[in-house]
Amino acid sequence: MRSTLFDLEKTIRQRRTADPSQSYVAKLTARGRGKIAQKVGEEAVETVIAAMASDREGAIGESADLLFHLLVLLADMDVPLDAVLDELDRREGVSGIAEKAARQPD
Ligand SMILES: N=c1c2ncn([C@@H]3O[C@H](COP(=O)(O)OP(=O)(O)OP(=O)(O)O)[C@@H](O)[C@H]3O)c2ncn1[C@@H]1O[C@H](COP(=O)(O)O)[C@@H](O)[C@H]1O
Repeated sequence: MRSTLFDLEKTIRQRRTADPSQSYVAKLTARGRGKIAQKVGEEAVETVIAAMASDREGAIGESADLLFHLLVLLADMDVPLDAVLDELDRREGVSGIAEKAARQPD
C-alpha cells in the first residue's frame, strides 16, 4: 500500500509539468490550487454518498479518486506523502478518545 502511494506520488510529481493536453495531472495543476482543492472536496463528498448508499464498489472507486486528488494537492503544496505517513505513525497507539480528552480536559 505504501509503495503504491509512493509510486503514484512520484508519477504525479513527474506529470505536473507535462503537456496539459496529454496529462490530467498537468491540466488540473495548471488550473490552480483552488481547483485541485475543489476536486478533493468533490471526491470526498462522492465517497460519503457511496458509503451512505452502502455502495461498496462505488466507495472503493471514489476513495481511489479521493486519494489520487489528495496526492495531487499535496504535490502542489510540496508536502511529501512521507510527512503525512510520519504523522500517522506518530499517532499510532494513541487512542483518539484519550487524545481528545487531553486536548479538552473539561
Ligand atoms: N490515478 C489517477 C486518476 N484517478 C482519477 N483520474 C482522473 O481524474 C479525472 C476526474 O474526472 P472528473 O470528471 O471528476 O473531473 P473533470 O471532468 O476532469 O474536471 P471538472 O469537470 O470537475 O472540472 C478523470 O479524468 C480521471 O481519469 C486519474 N488520473 C490519473 N491517475 C494517475 O496519474 C497518472 C498520470 O496521469 P496523467 O497526468 O493523466 O498522465 C496516471 O498514470 C494514473 O496512475
